[in-house]
Amino acid sequence: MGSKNIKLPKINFSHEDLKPDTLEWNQVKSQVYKALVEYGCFEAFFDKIPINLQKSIFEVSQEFFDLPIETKLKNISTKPFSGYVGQYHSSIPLYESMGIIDSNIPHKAEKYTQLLWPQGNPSFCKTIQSYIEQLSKLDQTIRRMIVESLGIEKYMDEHMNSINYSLRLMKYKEPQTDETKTRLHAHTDKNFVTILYQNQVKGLEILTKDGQWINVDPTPDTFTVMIGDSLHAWTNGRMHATFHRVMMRGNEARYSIGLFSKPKAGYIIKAPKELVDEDHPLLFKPFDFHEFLAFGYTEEDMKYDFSLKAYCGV
Ligand SMILES: O=C(O)CCC(=O)C(=O)O
Ligand SMILES: [Fe+2]
Repeated sequence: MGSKNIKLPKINFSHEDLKPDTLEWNQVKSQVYKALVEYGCFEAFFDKIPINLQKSIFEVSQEFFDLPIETKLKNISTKPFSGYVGQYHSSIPLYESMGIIDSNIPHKAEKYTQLLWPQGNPSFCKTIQSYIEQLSKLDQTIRRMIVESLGIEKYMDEHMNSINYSLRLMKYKEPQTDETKTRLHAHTDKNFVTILYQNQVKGLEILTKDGQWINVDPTPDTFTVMIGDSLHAWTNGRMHATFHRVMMRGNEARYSIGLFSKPKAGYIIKAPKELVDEDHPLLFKPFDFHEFLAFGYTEEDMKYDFSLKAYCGV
């Protein structure tokens, strides 16, 4: 298990008026920048998800995973991270996930709901939609702060408009033992920013730059924010992409929910020239996110710890 001594920075996004050009904004911005350079990760205290939504998002998630396997499989897709994925051992699912990609399009959530519950399930659909609507504001605040911190405001609109959201519901089976079991292997995410939310069952660990695994210990009103490969590349390495994994023990299943901002199809990730100079040589050749995602599904990719470097490192 991870080290107990180091704690991730915790940043408060719940000020009443967290608006650009205010003292509050600038203070939070400098904390965000520091945490992302150092850890690529922090805990965000964010009160814009009402308590009933904090609860109902896990209720609908459980409702989905409790469906019979045949129903869940209706929602299978050929696209990476989309639809239902299950990793089974002797027909017991150890890890299951359900991805709704480009989920900022409300129709997608409706389509999936219709497929799973032909008789209708408005609360599933509405809960997913309002969760994305509320939590995407945190993603936007963070990415805005990153662009400002780097002094590259002229790319603000381009960057803010370059993304789509995906939502992924995840369930990790309880190991039913005190022995620690790996449920998700160490990896970096490939997208721009990931925001994770979990039930009371712990298990997420992140790797610090100096090689220590630390436990993430969120509460119902905190979210874990993490930088992925695409933002690491776009900021020419300024923002650290965090390795993380899920380790579990005990008798309770872990549910988590990931909101992922990721580059739109066809968007080429290329570090702004302002971030490239003699002291900061270009680290990655420009690349298409969706081609990089596809590379992640090849055997070639399995050979590398950090596949972005293998894929397009200079
Ligand atoms: O369940 C978690 O907290 C982590 C999930 C994760 O790392 C991922 O989906 O990429
Ligand atoms: Fe991840």
